[in-house]
Amino acid sequence: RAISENRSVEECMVDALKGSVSNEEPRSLIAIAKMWKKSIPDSEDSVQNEGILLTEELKAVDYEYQERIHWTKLQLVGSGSYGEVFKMQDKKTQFQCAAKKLPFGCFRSEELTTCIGLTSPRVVPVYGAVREGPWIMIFMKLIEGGSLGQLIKESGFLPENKALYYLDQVLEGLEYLHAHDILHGDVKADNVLLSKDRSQAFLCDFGHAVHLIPEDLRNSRMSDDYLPGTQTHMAPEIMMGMHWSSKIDIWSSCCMTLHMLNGCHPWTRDSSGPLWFKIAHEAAPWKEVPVSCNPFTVDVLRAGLQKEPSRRASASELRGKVELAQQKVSLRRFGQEEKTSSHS
Ligand SMILES: CN1C=C[C@@](O)(C#Cc2ccnc(-n3nc(C(N)=O)c4cc(F)ccc43)c2)C1=O
Repeated sequence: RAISENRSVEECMVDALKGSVSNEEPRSLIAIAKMWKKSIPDSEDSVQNEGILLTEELKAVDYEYQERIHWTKLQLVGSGSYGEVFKMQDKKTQFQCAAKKLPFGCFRSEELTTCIGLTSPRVVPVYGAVREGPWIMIFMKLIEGGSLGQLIKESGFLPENKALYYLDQVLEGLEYLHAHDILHGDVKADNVLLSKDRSQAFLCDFGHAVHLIPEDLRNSRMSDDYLPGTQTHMAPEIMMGMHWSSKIDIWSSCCMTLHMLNGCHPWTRDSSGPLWFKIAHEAAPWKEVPVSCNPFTVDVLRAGLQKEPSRRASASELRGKVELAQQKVSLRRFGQEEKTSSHS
C-alpha cells in the first residue's frame, strides 16, 4: 500500500506509530510531532494515548504510557503562558524527570522538532512526548535549581557580575541554536533554568521556536501558527512586521539582562503609550541600564540592543563583549555575596 500510494517513509512510520506509545529513535518523535500538528482535536480525544519515549528510563507498558497508571505527578515546579510543568516519576523505573503539560490544541510541532537531537550543554534535553486525550505531555530532564526568573524574584535583582555570568551562558546556548538554524523566539529569565548550585544555566521552552530555513523565512514574516514571545522582550522588527532572524533572540537576551540588573522587565517603569509603539518607534531602552554598570557592560547592551538587526551583534560577537566585560567587572569566585550597586 505504501509503495502503490507513493507514501513517504515518514508517513508509513507514523501509520505504524499511531495509537500506541513506544520507546523509539528521535526521528519517530519528529514524525509523530508533525502528525499531531496536522490532526485536529476530535471526539476520539478520550481514547488517544500515543507517543514516543526516547529513554529507557521512561518505560511504555503494552504500548501505553498514562498518568497515574505508568507515571505519577510529584509536584508542580512551574506554570505560565506555556502551561504547567511538573516533577514526575516513572512507576516502573522510579526515574524522575520534568513533564510539561499543554492542551493538544496549543501544541506546535516546532516545540519538539527544534529541540530533538540537540546536544548543547546549554539546552534542556527532551526525553519524549505522549498524547493523552486532549493533552500533550512533553518529558525532559529535571533541572533542580528552578528558573532564573525565580532567582531574580527571590533576590530582587542580580549584581552585575552574576548578570554577565548568566548572559554568557545563555549566549553560548544561542550560539549553538543559531548555528543549527534554530531561533528560540522567547528568550527570558523564566525560560532559563539553573542547576542546583545555580552555577549552570540551560535554555528551555521551545514553544515559540522556529526553524530558520532561509527560503521559508524570506517568504514569511510570521508563519500562521507562530506564537509571539514575551512583549517586553520583543525586538522592534517583530513589532513592525518586518523580516526577522536569529537577531531577535539577541535583543531578547539583552532585555533579560536588564531584567536581571533592575529586577523588572524593560519598558515597564514608564506606562505612557502602547508598548508595541514604544518598542517600534522609541530609542532602545538605554536609560534603563543602571548607572553603576561598568562601561564594558554598557557596551554589551549597546551592541545587543541595536534597533537595526543588521547592526545588532550576533551571539558569538556579543559573547566576546560579555567576556571582556566580565574581566573588567570585579568578578570574584562565583557565589560570593556582592556589595549592592546603585540603580538609576
Ligand atoms: C526540551 N523542552 C521540552 C519542552 C520545552 O519546550 C519546555 C519547556 C518549559 C517551559 C517552562 N518551564 C519549564 N521548566 N522545566 C523545568 C525542568 N525541566 O526542571 C522547570 C523547573 C522550574 F522550576 C520551572 C520551570 C521549569 C520547561 C523544552 O524546552
